[in-house]
Amino acid sequence: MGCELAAREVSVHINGKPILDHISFSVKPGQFMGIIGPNGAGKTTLFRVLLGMLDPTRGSVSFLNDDQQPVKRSSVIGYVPQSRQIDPEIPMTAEDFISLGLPHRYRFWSTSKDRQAISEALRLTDSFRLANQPVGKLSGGERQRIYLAQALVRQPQILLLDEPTSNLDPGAQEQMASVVDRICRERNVSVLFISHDINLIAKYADRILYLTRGHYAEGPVEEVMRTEVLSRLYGSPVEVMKVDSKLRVISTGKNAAVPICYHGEAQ
Ligand SMILES: Nc1ncnc2c1ncn2[C@@H]1O[C@H](COP(=O)(O)OP(=O)(O)OP(=O)(O)O)[C@@H](O)[C@H]1O
Repeated sequence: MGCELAAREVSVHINGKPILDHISFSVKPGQFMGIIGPNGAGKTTLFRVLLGMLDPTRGSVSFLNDDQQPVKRSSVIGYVPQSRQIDPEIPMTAEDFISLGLPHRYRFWSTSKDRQAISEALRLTDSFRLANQPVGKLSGGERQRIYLAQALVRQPQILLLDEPTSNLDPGAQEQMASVVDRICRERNVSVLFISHDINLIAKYADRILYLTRGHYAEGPVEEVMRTEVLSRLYGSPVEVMKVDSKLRVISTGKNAAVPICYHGEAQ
């Protein structure tokens, strides 16, 4: 069982300004789509459309089951928002925090199904040892795994993650991405993962959606991450290079001094 997400010709204008321009792509069950692009490219805006928080100016988004029949968005999506702090003094364990993701309150009428869902979310995120710890005292990487677990208790078939690795050290970034990758493959979940780190994305994603100024390129990593494709997308000369087996995208035009995306290391 899985769910396909299909976006067709999605455009968004905010205050008359085009933010997304005729974007079409699909993510099939068990596929990992990396979404990348510079600040202000429209990545979060795209997520707001997919989540139903923002109506596209044009185009549509559909969620299709294995028989290609439309299903209700709210029954299939899990969402991990951009990293947020949690009050260090909040009197709540990580497990309580995860239970907030259930469709109803957990404490007073928890069923064995609820407990099973929480236990499975803890397992999938390698978080059993965190379950009874105060959630506000967790490290950034541990907190992100608990946010992911909270999204997983509803057993989503589509998982949207908005920069889940920002502010994490390279080891924690790698761990987060590999946990998401395992969920994607093991549970046949369709994953959309926003990141600024092209090399993290290149390692795990089957496909990339590269956004800039509302325009996009979409396809397998090796097809999108090419000099001709990105130069066309940016509308100026850009070079895609591999240095020590790491991808780097360098602007070689007039704005050569401006970094155009991150590579998992200081610019
Ligand atoms: N509610 C809004 N009102 C006005 N402008 C908006 C609104 N939401 C988004 N925008 C504009 O849309 C553009 C895209 O923003 P968005 O947050 O989607 O970019 P992003 O790719 O997620 O950026 P970042 O990598 O910095 O998170 C930006 O120029 C932003 O200022």
